[in-house]
Amino acid sequence: MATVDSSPGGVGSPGSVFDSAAYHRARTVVLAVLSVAVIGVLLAWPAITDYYSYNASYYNGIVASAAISAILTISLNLSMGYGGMLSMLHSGLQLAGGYATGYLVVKLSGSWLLGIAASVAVGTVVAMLVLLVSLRATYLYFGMITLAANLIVIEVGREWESVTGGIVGVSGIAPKLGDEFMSKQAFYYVVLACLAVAYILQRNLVRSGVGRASMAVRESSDTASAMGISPARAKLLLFGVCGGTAGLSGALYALQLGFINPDVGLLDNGIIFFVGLFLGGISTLIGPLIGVGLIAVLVELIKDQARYTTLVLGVLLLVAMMVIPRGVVGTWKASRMGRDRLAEADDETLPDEVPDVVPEVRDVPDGVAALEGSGIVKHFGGVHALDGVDVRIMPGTVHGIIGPNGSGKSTLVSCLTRYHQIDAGQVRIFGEEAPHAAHRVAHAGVTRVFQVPHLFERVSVLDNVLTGMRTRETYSWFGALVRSPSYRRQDRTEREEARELLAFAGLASRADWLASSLSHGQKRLLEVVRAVASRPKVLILDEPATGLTSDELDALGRLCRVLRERGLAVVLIEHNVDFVMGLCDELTVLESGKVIERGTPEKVRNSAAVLEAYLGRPDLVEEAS
Ligand SMILES: Nc1ncnc2c1ncn2[C@@H]1O[C@H](COP(=O)(O)OP(=O)(O)OP(=O)(O)O)[C@@H](O)[C@H]1O
Repeated sequence: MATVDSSPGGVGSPGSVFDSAAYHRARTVVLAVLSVAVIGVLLAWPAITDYYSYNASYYNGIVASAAISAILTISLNLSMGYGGMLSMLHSGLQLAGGYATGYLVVKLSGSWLLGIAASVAVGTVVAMLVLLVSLRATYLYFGMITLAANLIVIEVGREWESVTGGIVGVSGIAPKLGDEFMSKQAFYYVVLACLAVAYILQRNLVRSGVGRASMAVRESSDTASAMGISPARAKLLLFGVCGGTAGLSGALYALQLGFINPDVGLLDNGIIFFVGLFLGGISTLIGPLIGVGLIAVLVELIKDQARYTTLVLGVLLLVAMMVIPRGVVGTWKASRMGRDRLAEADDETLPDEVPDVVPEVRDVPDGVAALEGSGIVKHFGGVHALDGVDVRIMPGTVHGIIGPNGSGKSTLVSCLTRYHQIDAGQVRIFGEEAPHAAHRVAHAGVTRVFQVPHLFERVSVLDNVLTGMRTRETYSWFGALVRSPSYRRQDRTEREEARELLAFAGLASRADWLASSLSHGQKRLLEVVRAVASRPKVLILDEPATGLTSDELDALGRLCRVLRERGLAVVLIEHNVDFVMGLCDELTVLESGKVIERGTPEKVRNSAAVLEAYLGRPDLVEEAS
């Protein structure tokens, strides 16, 4: 049995400075007690205010307003925090949702429930339309497009008088139960129920493969594509959910105040949600609720000096950004990670048994290449990066692609996996023409690990591996939202498999860490594990050995051998000649975009053309001779 020092930076374990299990238990109990207490107070709030105050409906209204704001902030969190999409459209989406309810309840005399459904639908459609026209926009440009869309929604509200009531807006939007108007108290519970639904949907989405796909796209569209995730689809879905949630908050806003007018959509009114999100903690589940809650308390405390509210909120945001840039919850989570790291930095023993989770490729037609490129030409302006390259990679082999710097190795891989459009030539996967989009190539069984580490740094090690399983997930986005039985079954199996894979690579005790906290070598290994998790038939590793310690190199070599035994084709682009020669069955050698040699390591070692190409790299010449 081999061991791998899995402490960060390869430093030995500092040992446990406190009882980690007891700490975890205590933390769970404290959080559970706190949650129950908060939920209890919220449920009993109308009774409490009724008992202690003559102005109960005012205090109920404050909490209901905060809950409506929290729903909108959850939507903003999904888009900006988990999706990495800067949305300036949220107050516009709230306005659109409010109009839908206003129109249905007042003009069509429909029920408030129908109004809410219409608002969710309108918010979803508007958000999806905006996303469709901005699919290729990067972060800032996306922000500008959503800003423009927000202005358009407001303007449509002002001009489309027959539906929106123009500048005056729609008033008299009151929820009814039967023939009676709903009491403020009953409406309070409706809002609370909606907040619970929004929170649970957010949590379910973020913890599912659907949410992981969005977070993967946030971190890197290229890597997400290598996992078989369509960036366009992932963004569309997430922004659609954001739109629906914002529409819901618009409906509740209109029902609570009884009116809706274009001012609701003004960006000034939307700023408070940004403050709440950053104060509570962006990309955290509970952050939006904490942030909005803190603001509600603050606004109430300074209500006698209401004219300073904007100033106070501005200063609060500034101070929060300087002192706790991750927000209250983000800062707490970061400190928690630090404690976990201290407690769990152990050397790991690699299991001898190969887990069943490591995929096996069966029923492969004899003599057909797993991945084949013929006559591949790729020019970048005047640079002939590839000039008629042929490469055949057979299943059940490790195939090395070597060559001096700039010889075209990474370009070849990008052409084979459709990250680059080729100028001429053909790419086939098991004899069939390769699909033309990178994520479809991954679906066809070819995945890659990039030369520069492309981990999803802001999520856990385990979540990285789970993201690699996206192509295998068969549950729908709706199944994920409501945690259907089939979703839960798959989720459980995936988590077990992911932990087994991590154990096989010596990373089991790091499963719950943020990926960013791993050492360089561990990150490289994790990338390979994540790629293996997608059960590929062809795995392409671009310089995976760079910066690995000898133990980590052994772990990587072991993994490659196991994959070969299980019938996969492993493609290795490497400068570490010892590693390549010891592992590969076959090699293709590139020089200036052309193949100068191919064959067994023995043949390549003795090739005059290879020796010639490597002149100027005496270390490699010596190795090859
Ligand atoms: N996106 C690009 N735009 C312009 N030129 C490029 C681009 N990508 C690669 N090239 C050029 O194509 C040639 C081959 O580059 P490539 O990165 O494929 O080589 P490599 O063999 O992988 O090198 P290394 O071992 O240093 O990673 C180089 O001359 C490089 O400058």
